[in-house]
Amino acid sequence: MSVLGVLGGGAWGTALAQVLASGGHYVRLWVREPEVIQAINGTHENPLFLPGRTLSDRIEAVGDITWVAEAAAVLVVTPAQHMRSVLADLPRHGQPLILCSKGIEAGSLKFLHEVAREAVDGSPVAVLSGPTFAHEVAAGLPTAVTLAAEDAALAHRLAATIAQPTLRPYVSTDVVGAEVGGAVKNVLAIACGVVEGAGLGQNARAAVIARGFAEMTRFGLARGARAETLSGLSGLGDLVLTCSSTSSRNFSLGVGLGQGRPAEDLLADRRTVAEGAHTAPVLAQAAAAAGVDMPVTEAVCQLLAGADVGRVVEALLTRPLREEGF
Ligand SMILES: NC(=O)C1=CN([C@@H]2O[C@H](COP(=O)(O)OP(=O)(O)OC[C@H]3O[C@@H](n4cnc5c(N)ncnc54)[C@H](O)[C@@H]3O)[C@@H](O)[C@H]2O)C=CC1
Ligand SMILES: O=C(CO)COP(=O)(O)O
Repeated sequence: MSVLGVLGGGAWGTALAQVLASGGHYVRLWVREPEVIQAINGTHENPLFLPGRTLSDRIEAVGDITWVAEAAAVLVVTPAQHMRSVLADLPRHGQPLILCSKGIEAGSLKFLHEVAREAVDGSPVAVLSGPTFAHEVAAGLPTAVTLAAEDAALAHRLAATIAQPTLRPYVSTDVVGAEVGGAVKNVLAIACGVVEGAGLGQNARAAVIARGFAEMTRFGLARGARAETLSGLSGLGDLVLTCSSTSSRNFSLGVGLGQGRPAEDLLADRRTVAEGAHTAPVLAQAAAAAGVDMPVTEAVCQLLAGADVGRVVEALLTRPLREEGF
């Protein structure tokens, strides 16, 4: 068993630490919040981000990022917009990085594997993504993910390292595809939440999932992703999960928007991250730059900016008719 590093003690970093530690690995978990470090090391719990779960004593929370640098591999689980600044402090040992966050960097419009390569020169980079509610993974419920690295041998090696009886990685070399799915589905989950919050019905939700998948595919193909990745765990799989459950922070945010509550109220004071709110405007810019039409994403941007739900839905439904397909 190895010593593995995890950067980020939110729900997902803690859940990954837990499933890896339950398989026998020793995990050094870098955590920003001193009270969370104290709780994990003192009482084996993370009441702020993953309440109700007793954690393995093979997890050690640390506040000094240099302590995770010499791990056999480092899982990076920060919010997408903070990944670059956190990685800037990670000493370079050539250790493989497994990116587990979902988003696109604002400003640069870069995918997170591009951000990580720039921030940690010389470290091989992989992406782990898929339908993975943190509380279910931490509870040891069966979960399958995509693990993508351009170097197939590295992807297989990392998959063998992280695989557990309840965590089954499927290997891929399509890093862009794995990233596109995770980033785009968060925005579409907000849209599905809006449908729920505004009481638009289950037909409408299915339409948003299907047409949302079409726009995920259009964008992904334009950026070099492979179709089979987009229709796999990290794309369609995660889209279906996140678009159908209030366990999703993005879906829940959408429910509030659909009920007519302003985005700033819904986002104020929350300690947890709804990545889709950050990704939506960035994705819209990236889509425009790639010449890709993403009407559901545009609608989410308008709703986050305070547009009236009824008007946005009407505008979506009355666009010129078109053929079905991507
Ligand atoms: N929660 C889940 O079920 C899953 C989450 N993810 C992704 O994992 C990433 C992390 O999400 P969660 O662990 O759920 O976070 P969370 O919402 O549970 O916690 C917030 C996290 O943000 C960190 N944070 C806040 N301000 C920061 C700053 N200035 N610099 C660095 N870190 C800061 C906190 O320390 C904490 O780790 C996101 O990209 C999310 O989309 C992916 C799969 C599942
Ligand atoms: O990415 C996730 C599940 O795969 C978690 O979704 P939320 O961030 O919307 O809670």
